[in-house]
Amino acid sequence: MADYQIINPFGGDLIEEYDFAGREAVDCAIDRLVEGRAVQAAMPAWQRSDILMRLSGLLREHADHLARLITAETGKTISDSRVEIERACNTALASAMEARAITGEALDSDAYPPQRERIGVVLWKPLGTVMCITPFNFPVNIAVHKIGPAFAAGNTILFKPGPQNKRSAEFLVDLCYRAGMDPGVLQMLIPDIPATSHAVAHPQVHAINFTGGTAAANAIAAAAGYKKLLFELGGNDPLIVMEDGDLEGAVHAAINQRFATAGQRCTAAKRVFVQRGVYEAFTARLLDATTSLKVGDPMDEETFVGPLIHTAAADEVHGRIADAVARGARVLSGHRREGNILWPTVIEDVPDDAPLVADETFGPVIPLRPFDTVDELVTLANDSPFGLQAGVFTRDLSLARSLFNRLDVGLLAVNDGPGFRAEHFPFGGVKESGVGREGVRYAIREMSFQKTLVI
Ligand SMILES: NC(=O)C1=CN([C@@H]2O[C@H](COP(=O)(O)OP(=O)(O)OC[C@H]3O[C@@H](n4cnc5c(N)ncnc54)[C@H](O)[C@@H]3O)[C@@H](O)[C@H]2O)C=CC1
Ligand SMILES: O=C(O)CS(=O)(=O)O
Repeated sequence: MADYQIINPFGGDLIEEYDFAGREAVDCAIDRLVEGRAVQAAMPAWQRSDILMRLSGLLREHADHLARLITAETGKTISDSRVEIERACNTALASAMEARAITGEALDSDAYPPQRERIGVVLWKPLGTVMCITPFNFPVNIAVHKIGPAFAAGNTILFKPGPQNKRSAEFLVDLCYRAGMDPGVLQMLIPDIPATSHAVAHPQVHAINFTGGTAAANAIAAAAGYKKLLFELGGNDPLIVMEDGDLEGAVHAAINQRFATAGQRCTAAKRVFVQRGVYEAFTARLLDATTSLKVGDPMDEETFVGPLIHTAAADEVHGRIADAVARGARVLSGHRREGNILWPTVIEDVPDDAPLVADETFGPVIPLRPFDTVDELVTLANDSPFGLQAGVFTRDLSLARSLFNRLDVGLLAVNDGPGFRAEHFPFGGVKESGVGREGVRYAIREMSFQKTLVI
């Protein structure tokens, strides 16, 4: 039996089975990437930019095929997969634009005595070889968020997709080659865990650009030792509805940022805090919107909620809802399962220490939590090991600024949900949500170092 079987999460059919790459394959790929540094060193920025621009065009040209690959391997609805590819086109375009704009700075030494009539010219230079490790949930756009900036910065890239995503990853890499990336500059492998750790620890790998969960991040950090780590990890992101907030907008954000992608986003609205004065009105509107969502076949253009990635994931989320109910919570809608499909669920009275809300729950479930005062809200929202993004619906800008200062997150979206994402905005969290920032310009800097010439 092969090492890994790609199973369609909806139909359960076998898509492909394959053996993981071993240490020898890892060493061979890294040797090619060491040689490929000469290709990058000889390539001017405008050529890298043109290649990334061509990649954006090729992603758009093959959007339908890529979307279908994503849906078949992850169960993400075809409409969500199409949105992902549109975003990936923009991520590649932003990488192309930024590739031409990697500017440094010039410094004059006369800022402090003794004057020395010297000028410092500070430039950004590539780290060398970057290993990019990606999760299952946005297999193309998150990969382009790593490959694009790493390439723009002048690095060579070892790309390690999730084992589920072999086909979409292979197609993406083929588009990168067709756009003009040299195989000595980009190599893709899916090693087993020991061989992955071998790659992470390899002295010719200068940085690990990882998106995924805490457990994997801890293993990578242990194996990597002394090298640059860029970690985009989990979240338990709050969506906050104030009494003066736009309830329709808040419902729209809750639906689209918790039930879309079957809730499998690190920035999903995993906890919904509603000020008591509008709790009933908001809940009524949310339930109306939830019960009208189409659930089922992810290949159906009308489906809004498809299956989770695999049976274990569905077991975990379904089990956490049952646990919350056993602790006294009340299901207002959903809590129904067929195979890997969980119906969108709205639940209230969940104890604050229940795993459903205390841990990151990767599924289509909205736990509602009323609150009275802002101080109570801040305490509740910050009571998490994670700190990725937050969203607040309010018309009070002074309150928004206060929450921006008091919430332990990397981004606060006002009159939007925590799932707000713009490809060129800085992205990343605090606490256990990660280290460093993605977002194209910021990722370029994370995968570069500043080199100073004094003349
Ligand atoms: N902050 C962000 O941008 C995002 C964070 N995530 C987080 O990722 C998790 C869900 O995605 P999954 O793919 O299930 O995450 P995961 O952590 O299981 O896997 C992510 C990647 O790491 C690899 N991996 C797993 N164990 C490893 C190890 N010991 N050493 C090296 N690589 C290893 C996997 O093969 C995969 O390529 C959730 O925790 C979610 O919050 C997911 C998407 C975006
Ligand atoms: O929207 C995205 O960029 C994916 S995630 O929200 O970071 O999981």
